[in-house]
Amino acid sequence: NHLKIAIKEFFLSTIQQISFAKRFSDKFINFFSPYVQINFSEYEDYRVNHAFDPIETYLGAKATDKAKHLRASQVRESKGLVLKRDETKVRDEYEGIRVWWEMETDSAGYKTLKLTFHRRSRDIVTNSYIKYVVEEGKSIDAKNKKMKLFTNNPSSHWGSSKTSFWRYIDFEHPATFETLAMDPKKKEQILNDLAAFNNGKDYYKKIGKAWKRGYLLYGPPGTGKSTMIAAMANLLNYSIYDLELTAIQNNSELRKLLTATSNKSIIVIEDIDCSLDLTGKRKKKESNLMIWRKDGDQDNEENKSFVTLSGLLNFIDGIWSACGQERIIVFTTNHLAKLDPALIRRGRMDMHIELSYCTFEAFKTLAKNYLDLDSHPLFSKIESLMKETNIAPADVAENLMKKNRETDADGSLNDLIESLERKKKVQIAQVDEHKEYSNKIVEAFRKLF
Ligand SMILES: Nc1ncnc2c1ncn2[C@@H]1O[C@H](COP(=O)(O)OP(=O)(O)OP(=O)(O)O)[C@@H](O)[C@H]1O
Ligand SMILES: [Mg+2]
Repeated sequence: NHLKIAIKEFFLSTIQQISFAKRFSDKFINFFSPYVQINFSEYEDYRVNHAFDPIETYLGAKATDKAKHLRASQVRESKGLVLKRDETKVRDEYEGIRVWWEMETDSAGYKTLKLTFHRRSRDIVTNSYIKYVVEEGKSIDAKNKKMKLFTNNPSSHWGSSKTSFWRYIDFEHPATFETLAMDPKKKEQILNDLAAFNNGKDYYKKIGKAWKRGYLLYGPPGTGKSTMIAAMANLLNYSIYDLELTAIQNNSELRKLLTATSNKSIIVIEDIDCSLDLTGKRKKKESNLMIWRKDGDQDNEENKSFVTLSGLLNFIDGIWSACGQERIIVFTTNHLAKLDPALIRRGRMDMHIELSYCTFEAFKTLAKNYLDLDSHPLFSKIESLMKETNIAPADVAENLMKKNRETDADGSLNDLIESLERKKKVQIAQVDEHKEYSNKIVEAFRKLF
């Protein structure tokens, strides 16, 4: 019996030496069997096992290689079902050793990959084979990476399968920094910042900080905040996690969601001022700031949303840094002033980016994108109108978009001029109204004193 335990411990300790497959369980198929099995689960305590995806990709590539042969030979009588079953079992050879992989899915939909090999291959498997598989899988992934756009499901839908936290669609958005209309200097700054982040692996390691960066995008509606996020994703080849805070009940759900995100991703919270009513009711007896769901009945106990500001801040401050790298966090808001200073303190949001009303410089980018124009006699008129009028790039774009094929550049530009003149009138009227109102107040005070 002592011998039995000693041998078991010996195997356990060697298996535990595999550092990059962070956590997995292992077991002997049978004590007297010469085979050893290692399991790689998709999730460990809601954390993504980062070895799992690359391994699955690697095996997928292997399986389809084989499937091609099968398909060729079985095309007549099979209905394809055989192939599917075979794809969950893969035999692999590496440096003269043989291993077997098998995929198991439990009743909750969680997948586990089981690697079986002979004891005498143990050193090769643990020292180099697994590493090789993970690296191969990663490079295959990088080659065919399709960007995804994830949205969180309401927590009441969680639990039935691994895809339950986030649902996704393929992300295909044409926005690029080239087509983004904004001040060229600012754009350059942002591009440099992103490039530094992207190449910052060693730097972040050196300074001992989690490899993450936070951007706060603010500005009026239609100025390109969402467009910029898409451009960032396209530039870096990152997926986007669009986090809807109102669908979350509490901090622990927030934690589960965030730890289930993958590397090389942008986590986005749009309209943060609306998601968290930071200026609204706060419960005094809690030390945390309590955030209340805006839409729900606020007096109804069931409808309370317990995502707290401190929960969010803890995440941003890197409490979960151990479980993820290469992440960008983006907040957007229309009202910078409405945000709690704690939320936007520097260090949390590394860069504050203002997206403003359309300037003439920005207009020129749009004219190039939409009309393929570098200059036009009407430009100077537009330039002077833009100096005195607030118009969002989205409104400019709408005017420049060809409504029908017959409309030419002149027509579009004239539409824009009309639109600018209308806005100018309204804005002047508003200013006048405001002035009149202030004058009235001043006058009232004069009468009083
Ligand atoms: N700076 C810009 N450059 C190019 N196109 C823009 C820009 N801003 C807006 N647009 C156009 O207007 C549309 C709406 O812009 P977008 O959704 O990015 O605005 P937003 O700032 O996110 O607005 P909101 O605050 O309402 O969410 C985009 O699809 C894009 O075509
Ligand atoms: Mg938006």
